[in-house]
Amino acid sequence: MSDLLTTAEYKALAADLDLPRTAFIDGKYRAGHGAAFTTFNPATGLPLAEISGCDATDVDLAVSRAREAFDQGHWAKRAPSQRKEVLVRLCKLITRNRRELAVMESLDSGKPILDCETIDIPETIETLKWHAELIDKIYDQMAPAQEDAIAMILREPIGVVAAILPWNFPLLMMAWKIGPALAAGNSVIVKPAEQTSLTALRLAELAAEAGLPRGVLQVLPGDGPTVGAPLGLHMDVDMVSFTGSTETGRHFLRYAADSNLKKVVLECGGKNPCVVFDDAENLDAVASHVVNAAFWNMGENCSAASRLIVHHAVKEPLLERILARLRDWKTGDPLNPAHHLGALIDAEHCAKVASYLTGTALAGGTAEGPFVQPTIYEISPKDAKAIDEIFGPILSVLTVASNDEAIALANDTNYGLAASVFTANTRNAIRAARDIKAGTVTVNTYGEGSIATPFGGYKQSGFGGRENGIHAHDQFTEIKTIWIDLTDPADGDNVG
Ligand SMILES: NC(=O)C1=CN([C@@H]2O[C@H](COP(=O)(O)OP(=O)(O)OC[C@H]3O[C@@H](n4cnc5c(N)ncnc54)[C@H](O)[C@@H]3O)[C@@H](O)[C@H]2O)C=CC1
Ligand code: BAL
Repeated sequence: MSDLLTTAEYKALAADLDLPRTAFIDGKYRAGHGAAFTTFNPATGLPLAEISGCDATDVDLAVSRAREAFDQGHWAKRAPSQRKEVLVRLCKLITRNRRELAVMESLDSGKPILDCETIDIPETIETLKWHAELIDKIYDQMAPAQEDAIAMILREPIGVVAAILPWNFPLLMMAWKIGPALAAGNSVIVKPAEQTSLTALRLAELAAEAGLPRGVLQVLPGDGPTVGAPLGLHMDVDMVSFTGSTETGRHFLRYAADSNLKKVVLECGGKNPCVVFDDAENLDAVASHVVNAAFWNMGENCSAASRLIVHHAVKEPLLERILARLRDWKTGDPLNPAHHLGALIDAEHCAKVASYLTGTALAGGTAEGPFVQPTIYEISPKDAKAIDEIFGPILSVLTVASNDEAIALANDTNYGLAASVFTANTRNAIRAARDIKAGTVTVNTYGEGSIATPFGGYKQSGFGGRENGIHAHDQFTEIKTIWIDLTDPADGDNVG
């Protein structure tokens, strides 16, 4: 985006923000029954707002309002084109308020304003718009059947959906979930991560302004055990869509087993590889992709490529270029649009990331408060840095002697979310893309695909479905078969 402001202008906007402080239930802001909690600015450590937290009472209220809204059909049974209209209006409102949302997101999460302005907010709008535009263009199906029957296969909204959000892309992950869920006609209850409730609350308010009926989108701030668990265990929640750690994802599977067998879709962690073969071309471009893959969003990204698996033939020239490229990636005040890295989310997470800053770094290796320099280590595959999901700006370089060894190492992990392969040889590229066990494999680039491509993980990176694209629509709908007998009663019954 060419119209970025100056740091001083962003700070002036930040000082003027009107921050939401209560839950959004049944079409309006209202205080929750849980303990109030403080949301902090990760960059300064100072309180941003005191938020009235929710508890199981609020979960019960929100679920009953969501169910009522669903059953009344003011949203679920509206023509798809009418749902589209409301969601497109919401996109316009987000666009109108994009700067406020970008600053709020940066303040609450520590993300660089540069990313909020150029990635998070535009992609939030794109996601909501894509699903809005999809919903009046998809068709149900007919199955092959004998001449005297018609077999219809319909998609129906699931009902009441709980969306459990992480703190690393608060607004964008909300859009990944509510976009397809609302477009399909569901009622959605969002539980933002306790570190980052602000933009989710504001988005719910904008959705009401756009014309979304009461109870169709509600937001319950609070922590995992107090709000997430009652949602996961609720007998009248039909589905949970979760993004976060694999450990917490397991809880949601248990909650479902212990309650109503609600559908659970999990998007969890990753320890993603960038694999560079000996025939990779244009090492300047490769270096640029590797830096972006490892350090975008401070590495607080489930698809961050935290393992560079490189053939020894190209290692030295590639590392030289990576280190040179890294000089442009400045760390510091998230509201300074020249900074590519902002602050890590909170003190607990900083301590976890800092505990991996050991040994001799090729770059970085230091942390100052919440600001961790982009760091590179050359290590062995057995080092914890090469195994654990650190979720910070730390890249492990692993050297291999063959392309086969590179693929074996890429797969030597419990995770399987994303991977990138760099090679000039088409056959090698396709073989590698097939052999790597990951939900998304990019060739000669790094990325998560687009809004049109499914995103999710193999192994312990995911469970139950995919986000984005038409596959996200599948996630939030049930399949129904309707079988209609067409035999003429005059010809006798059709039994047997
Ligand atoms: N895949 C991803 O995008 C993310 C991965 N992570 C990973 O998880 C690690 C820990 O971060 P956390 O914030 O603790 O993630 P988390 O997985 O604990 O939190 C994600 C969401 O689950 C909720 N939650 C937590 N415990 C819960 C419980 N017992 N019952 C119900 N809901 C619960 C949280 O309130 C939050 O809304 C990070 O260091 C990173 O490795 C964290 C955030 C996003
Ligand atoms: N990068 C989008 C998904 C996530 O980090 O949770």
